[in-house]
Amino acid sequence: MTPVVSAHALDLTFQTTDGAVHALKDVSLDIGAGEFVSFIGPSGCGKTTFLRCVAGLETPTGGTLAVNGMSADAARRARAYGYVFQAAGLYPWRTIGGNIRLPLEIMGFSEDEKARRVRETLELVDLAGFEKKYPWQLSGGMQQRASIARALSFDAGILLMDEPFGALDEIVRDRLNEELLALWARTGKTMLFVTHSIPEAVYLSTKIVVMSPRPGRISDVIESPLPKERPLDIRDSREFIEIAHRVREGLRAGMEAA
Ligand SMILES: Nc1ncnc2c1ncn2[C@@H]1O[C@H](COP(=O)(O)OP(=O)(O)OP(=O)(O)O)[C@@H](O)[C@H]1O
Repeated sequence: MTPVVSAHALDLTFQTTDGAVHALKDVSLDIGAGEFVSFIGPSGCGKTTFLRCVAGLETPTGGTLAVNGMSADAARRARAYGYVFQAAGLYPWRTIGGNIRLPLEIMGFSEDEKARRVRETLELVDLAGFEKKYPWQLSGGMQQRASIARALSFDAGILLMDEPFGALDEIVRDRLNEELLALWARTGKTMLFVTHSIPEAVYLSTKIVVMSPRPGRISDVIESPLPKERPLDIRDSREFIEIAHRVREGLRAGMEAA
């Protein structure tokens, strides 16, 4: 089966006034349909840059990249992905429903279709009944769920998530992690998820990509042996702790090599 994302020897150097920044070096990675892939690594190792390449928002300076079997730019134009950022980024003057409707308006969906999709995605993220509220009337966790609903509303197969829960407290984050796994199981989307948290990466992923900085590259790719069904207390299991340990080792090795 063609991978959803296929990167081969990807390189990206930014030219800045302070000189060249080698943000990605020799990044090769295949991501299959329905995988949940986390990217973890210290600040500046190129996690966001890689996501932006997949999104067709940055142009690599070397290597090849295919998304859904086409160029990242063509995939972007075909609306292959939804993008969720660290800050929920909801428009304060629009209701929650209005925010979710925005991409659907841009894409020219019919009134009925817009209403149906807003209703369905709100249900999917457990926000039914909040359509008419404004972002400020929701907690941080709920705002982030609304932002996920917006990214899901046009039913793209890929969800790119850049530290979506980074700004939330641990209890809220735990709950959203559980909900995200349930949502992933229900929708079968391919997830690319950036995080700084080892437990979050291990809990969520089928594959963990450990990155290291200067230049940004992959130092380890871990295929998770954990079952798809993951109660939160799986974090106390031996397998979980072993994977977390391997991630930590990968991060350390990457820092030492830099
Ligand atoms: N548009 C740009 N122009 C110049 N340099 C850039 C640009 N975007 C990113 N960089 C640099 O590329 C490197 C990788 O940045 P990137 O944001 O991808 O890292 P990151 O791993 O996502 O970091 P963080 O965890 O802090 O978000 C950094 O050194 C950054 O300063």
